[in-house]
Formats: sequence, structure tokens, C-alpha cells
Amino acid sequence: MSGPADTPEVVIRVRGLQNRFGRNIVHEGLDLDVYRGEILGIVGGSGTGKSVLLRSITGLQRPDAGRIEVLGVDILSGDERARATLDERWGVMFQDGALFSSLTVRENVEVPLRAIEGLDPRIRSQLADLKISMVGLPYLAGDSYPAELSGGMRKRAGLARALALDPEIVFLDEPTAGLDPIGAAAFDTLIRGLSRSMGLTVFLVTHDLDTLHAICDRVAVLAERRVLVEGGLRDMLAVDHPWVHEYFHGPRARAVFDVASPGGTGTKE
Ligand SMILES: Nc1ncnc2c1ncn2[C@@H]1O[C@H](COP(=O)(O)OP(=O)(O)OP(=O)(O)O)[C@@H](O)[C@H]1O
Repeated sequence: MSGPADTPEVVIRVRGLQNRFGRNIVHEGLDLDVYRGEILGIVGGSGTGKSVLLRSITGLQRPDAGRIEVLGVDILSGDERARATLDERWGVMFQDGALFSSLTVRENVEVPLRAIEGLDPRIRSQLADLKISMVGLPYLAGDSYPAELSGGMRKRAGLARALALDPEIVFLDEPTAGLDPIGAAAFDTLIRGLSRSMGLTVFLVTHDLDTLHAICDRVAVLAERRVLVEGGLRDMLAVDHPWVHEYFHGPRARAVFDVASPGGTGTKE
């Protein structure tokens, strides 16, 4: 349920997160809110813990301390039944698609659907085909094995699998990495279209400035072991921190955000 008008619903709430590997403290006192229906871009230098944050929220990495609530479920409470209900409410797409190489694309997309008890195998297969067409793959791609697809098609197949159960939240780890600019732009358009049409919340780890500009509603910057700053792109331009300034004002950023030109808005439309 949404809160009162103008109060966006928080679907992911992270408080006081701590993650360490031996002496390497990755997160310390990290707080983050993600709102329903938004596309949130997670950025930060290499090794700042973007993937560890994604893994912590999705239960793949047990943090050392902190509290994580997803869709109202306290995922660190130890209540496995409550946590398992989330498997149908979120989908995760890893960088390389993480598809099973011995299964066809259709069979890969069917994997999460197997959790639905009593589902007729023919319906399951049709549902998988629906997701495959939803992500813009040709119908026949369902019969292909991952190795027979291009990198961009594999990513789409990974997204189809993440969307198999009509999740409320989808986690994407660098979805456009390794794609050519045209393929990356098409993937951005796909994610934005799906988010808007399905009301999907998107948690998106990226280094891609084009993606941030084209589709993200908000950005959270990881630095100094926490979310240093979060907000719209315009807010990022005003942040006085060396990494944030370099990232959002560097030559690549200027090319994307047009901040150098007098008419530049620095924000997406
Ligand atoms: N399983 C692990 N064991 C030990 N150290 C780990 C483990 N997973 C991550 N780390 C460390 O945690 C830190 C953060 O890693 P993470 O992969 O989250 O960074 P990232 O921000 O996603 O980086 P990149 O942008 O390069 O992908 C790194 O120093 C990494 O070496």
C-alpha cells in the first residue's frame, strides 16, 4: 500500500549496513531507501561495494551488521519462510546474464516458473515465451542455447528470466556493460519501458553515464563505505566531493550531461 499522497512508498530500506572481508571494511553505517516504481542508479568507484550491496539486499551475502527490509520483510531476521516469499517478488539479473549453458533460453526462463506448484508445463512454456518476446527477443530465440546468442541477446534473456514471475523489484548488475552504444541504448529503452508499464522498481548498478542520464530517476553514490549522497542528477552536480565531482563533471560526463553548455540541464527529460 502506498502512504499518504506525495509520500512515496519505501520498498527497500537499509540501515546501518556493515560488510567486511577480513580487514577490508566495505560498508560501515550504510543507509539507503529505494522507492516504489523508481529506477535508482547505484554508482561508485571500483571496489566501493556496489555488488556487495546488491548481494546483501537480495540475501546472497550475509552482512556483519545492519537492518535490511525489502517489501516490508526483514530479510536478516532468520525467518526463512518470510524471506522465501520475496523470491517471487523480486528478480535479479547478473552481469553476464548468469544463464544455465545446458538449457535453452526458454528452459532458462522456465526455471523460476517451476516454483509455481501445479502449473501445466505447456502453460509454463507459453509464459516463458511471453517473457522472451517482452524483452524484445525474436520468438525463435527460445530454442537457442545461450552460447548461440550475442552478448546483448544473452542480457535480454537474463532479463526475461528475472521478469519470469512478474516481480515488483528487479536488480540489475551492470546491464549495459560490454554492449555497443546502440545495444546499450536499446537496453536502456527496454528497462525504462518495462519499469513504466509494469510499475517495476529498478535497482541498477552501473558505471554507464548514458544509462544514468537516460533512465535513472535518482542516483545513489557509494563512497567512503556508505551512500555518500543520493538524489537527482542535478543534485549530483552540486556535490563537493573529489570522486563525485570528477565523475559528474569529467569529460565523459560533460559529453553526456551537457553541463558545459549554457542550455544544458544536467538532467534527463
Ligand atoms: N566474497 C568476497 N570475499 C572477499 N572480498 C570480497 C568478496 N566480495 C567482494 N569483496 C571485496 O569487497 C569490495 C567490494 O566489492 P564489489 O564487487 O562490491 O565492488 P564494486 O563496487 O561492485 O566494484 P566494481 O565497480 O569494480 O564492479 C572489494 O574490495 C572486493 O574485493
